[in-house]
Amino acid sequence: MKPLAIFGGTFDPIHLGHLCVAWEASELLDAEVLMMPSGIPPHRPPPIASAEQRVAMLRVALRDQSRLILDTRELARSGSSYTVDTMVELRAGHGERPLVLLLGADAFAGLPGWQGWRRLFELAHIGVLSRPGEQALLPDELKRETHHRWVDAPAALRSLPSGKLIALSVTPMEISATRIRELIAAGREPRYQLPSGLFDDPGLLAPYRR
Ligand SMILES: Nc1ncnc2c1ncn2[C@@H]1O[C@H](COP(=O)(O)OP(=O)(O)OP(=O)(O)O)[C@@H](O)[C@H]1O
Ligand SMILES: O=C(O)c1ccc[n+]([C@@H]2O[C@H](COP(=O)([O-])O)[C@@H](O)[C@H]2O)c1
Repeated sequence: MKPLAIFGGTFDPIHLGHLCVAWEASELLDAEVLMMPSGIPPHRPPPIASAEQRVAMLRVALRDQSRLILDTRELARSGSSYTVDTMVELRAGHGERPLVLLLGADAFAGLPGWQGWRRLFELAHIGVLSRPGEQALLPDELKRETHHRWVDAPAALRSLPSGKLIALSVTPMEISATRIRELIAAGREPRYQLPSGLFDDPGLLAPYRR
């Protein structure tokens, strides 16, 4: 069965790194990807842009294609946007369909700090997207939980709803939202790190200007 992939993020703002790796994951897995902005992201300061502003940027970024789909369910929930709650909800709505939670390599290394992280493997597969930068060492408890789960080929995810782990080798994109926010606050215009449509409406990047 064709999997459904989920790519969550603060998306403060959505950038070409997110879009490029989500698109390539969609091709590698032959799956649509739900692009899911978190309402109140756990374990980090609140986003600079409001939920409405981040959604407005995502809508512009996701125009003209149909494989990456905006999903705003986490914005409708109160409290921290725990991924495990989202995956329980998605699992309930998708029967035995394979679900693949996409995480950048940095996010994957931090998985043991997440709410109910071991349960995620009962609910979905995990696809780890390569990301340039210093490679964080995987904590021992993550290695213990995952060493038997790795598979090499996307086809191996199709016959099971959850429980496997795959490394998705995507084009290295050395772009981060933190750096983009810094550049905009310094009066710069990081054109080729962001979807060009974000520059068409001066209001979209206004939250980051000083
Ligand atoms: N350039 C990239 N390559 C691969 N994965 C990425 C890249 N940028 C972000 N990600 C992944 O996208 C998800 C959402 O990331 P997030 O919205 O926090 O972006 P970010 O650029 O890391 O932002 P910030 O700098 O604000 O932390 C995470 O799983 C993260 O690892
Ligand atoms: O569920 C958790 O405990 C949890 C802890 C940290 C991050 N997440 C999710 O991981 C995704 C990427 O997070 P971030 O902070 O890198 O944007 C986003 O969807 C967050 O909601 C989830």
